[in-house]
Amino acid sequence: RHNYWASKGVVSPPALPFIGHMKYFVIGQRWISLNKFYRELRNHKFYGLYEFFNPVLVITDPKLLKHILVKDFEHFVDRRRFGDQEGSIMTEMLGNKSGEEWKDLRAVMTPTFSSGKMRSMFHLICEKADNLVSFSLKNAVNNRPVDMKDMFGRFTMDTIASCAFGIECNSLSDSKPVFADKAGQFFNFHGLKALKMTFMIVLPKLYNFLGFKVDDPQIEFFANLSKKNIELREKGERRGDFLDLLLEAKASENDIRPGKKVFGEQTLVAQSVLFLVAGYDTTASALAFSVYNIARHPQYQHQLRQELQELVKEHGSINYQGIMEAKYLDAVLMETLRLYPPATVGERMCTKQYKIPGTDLILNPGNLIQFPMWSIHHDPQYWPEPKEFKPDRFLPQNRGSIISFTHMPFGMGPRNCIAMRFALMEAKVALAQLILATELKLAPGHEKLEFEDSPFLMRPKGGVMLLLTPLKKE
Ligand code: HEM
Repeated sequence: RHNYWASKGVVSPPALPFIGHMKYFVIGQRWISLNKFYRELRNHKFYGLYEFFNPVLVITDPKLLKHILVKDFEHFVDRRRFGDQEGSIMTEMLGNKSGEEWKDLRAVMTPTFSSGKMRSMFHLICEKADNLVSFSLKNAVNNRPVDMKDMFGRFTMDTIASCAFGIECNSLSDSKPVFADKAGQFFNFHGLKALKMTFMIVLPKLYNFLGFKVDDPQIEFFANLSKKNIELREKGERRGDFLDLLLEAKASENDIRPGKKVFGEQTLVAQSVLFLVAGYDTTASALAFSVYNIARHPQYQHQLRQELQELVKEHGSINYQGIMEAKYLDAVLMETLRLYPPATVGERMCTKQYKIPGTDLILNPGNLIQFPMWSIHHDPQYWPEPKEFKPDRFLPQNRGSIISFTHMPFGMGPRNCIAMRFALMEAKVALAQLILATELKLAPGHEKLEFEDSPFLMRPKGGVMLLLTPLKKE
């Protein structure tokens, strides 16, 4: 039954009996295993793989990706659906919705992430970034190495708790708040849990048939917390955060999608939980990778600090406009996300029959498409010296030579990361405050960056250990 691709004339690497190419899903770092195929089949615009007997088409050609992700998006609206269990929080999350339901919810939620709305949340993030700097420096006394992945995890946790749940989590302290503890348990994707999640994603029907629950106990904890805070907001409390904005979205659903009931009983709660699930670890890893790069390259660290000091001189402090104007800060983050995209593989599902342009290959509804972002980001034909950290590639004067659809850390097209603006603002504020306050150096013995084995997210293994030296305020 591994003849599907051969019968369509699509090249496919040898598959193992029964499991197909699943070995690469379960063992090691999936992006490295997938890169082996990418390199071997570099003359092909796409190739076929199998998850057990389920065919997956891997698209590597940027021009073709532009068709699939943008021009012909109507044929590829969905991702694979998992966690689809009646009454579950997971089912109600935007990332898991399909077809018209997804379109309606995305349309109603999109204004929540406008630049105006981001500006209104800026002060909440600045507060958390100040705590990040103080707590990191407190941990760095006596030249003690500090695990910056841990620090950024606490920062993104506090930010999301504040912005999406309306609570003060205070994980940037020596205590271990319940919220942080539950999130820690939820994000522990190792051993049996990783296997269970892979099972849920790859064989969702069997998973449900065997009676496994899709909502972890931690998800239920977050959902209950969110429900309580929504009740308070409905009584009139306001903080200018996502909860307020989602309530506004709910109130205006009829203006944006006339005659449609987009928000059900659990929709709002589910999006708060989704923001935690999608935004906590991705942003913390992106930040940890960024400081690793900056610490490793003192010349770039110096250049970045100079840019930020000039912005402070001009604007009086780190404000929204300054952060948005900081070109070098943006370049550092973009180059980090090229080298280490937290989400390494993207996915779409064919929803309407589609003929791949320039070929006779017909895709049918239900066929899965994947785009190997990590491999494309490391391809020397698009990125000379792909392993090198060179932020200048992303400076305005050099951006023109970047080929479209070869840099996609937030995905692409109408189904890209809805929170990209928020994530970038959050990461930029944290980096800016840190660079202005401390000199960063790699801790001796921690010069090499390693990665956790993972089928899902790219995360630094053993953290990112740095030495922090406080800088005198000018
Ligand atoms: C550096 C941080 C982040 C990275 C690298 C990242 C990356 C991604 C990627 C690659 C996707 C899939 C896009 C596609 O299929 O084309 C995605 C989707 C999504 N992300 Fe993010 N993300 C980040 C932070 C966040 C944050 C902070 C939130 C929430 C506050 C968030 C919420 C979402 C949601 C809701 C979706 C699903 C969108 C949909 O299906 O319509 N992400 N993200």
